Amino acid sequence: MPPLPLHIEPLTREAFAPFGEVIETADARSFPINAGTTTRYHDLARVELAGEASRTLINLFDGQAWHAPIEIRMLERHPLGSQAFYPVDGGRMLIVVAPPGELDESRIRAFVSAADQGINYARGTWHHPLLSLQRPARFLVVDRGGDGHNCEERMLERPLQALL
Ligand SMILES: NC(=O)N[C@@H](O)C(=O)O
Ligand code: NI
Repeated sequence: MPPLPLHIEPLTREAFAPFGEVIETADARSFPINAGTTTRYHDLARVELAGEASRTLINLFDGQAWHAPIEIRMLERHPLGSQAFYPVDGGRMLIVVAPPGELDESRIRAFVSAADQGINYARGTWHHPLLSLQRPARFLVVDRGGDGHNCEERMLERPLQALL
């Protein structure tokens, strides 16, 4: 069965709100610190931690390059915590998500981030693992460590193809 088309939407805070936050400086709350030598972009996304012995992990991910056509055959979710990705060298991501709860494949949506945008998946948001577009790129990743199983994968009934 051929994959269904998956349209790409512009990544905005409003559009991404059902899935988490967009991490960007545009229109962010900011203020000068360190005697005015630094600007702090404050409280950009919510880190969620649940379960036994949970703690925040700070990681770096080196994503391999993905090129069109990109088929989406599975999604995953982290029931015990959020997961944030921010490009450290201007990499862009294909972001494929569905709202938390029982997976409804009709509610899968896709976005492409800009070189100065990251995202934070809210706890339980369905998403595809990192997809670094067109080139290898490094991402700062903040997510949850601790006891318990924090990654549930689900194969899609109908694969999708991102219309890049
Ligand atoms: N497995 C892992 O650490 N990464 C995934 O959760 C991902 O979303 O890329
Ligand atoms: Ni993940």
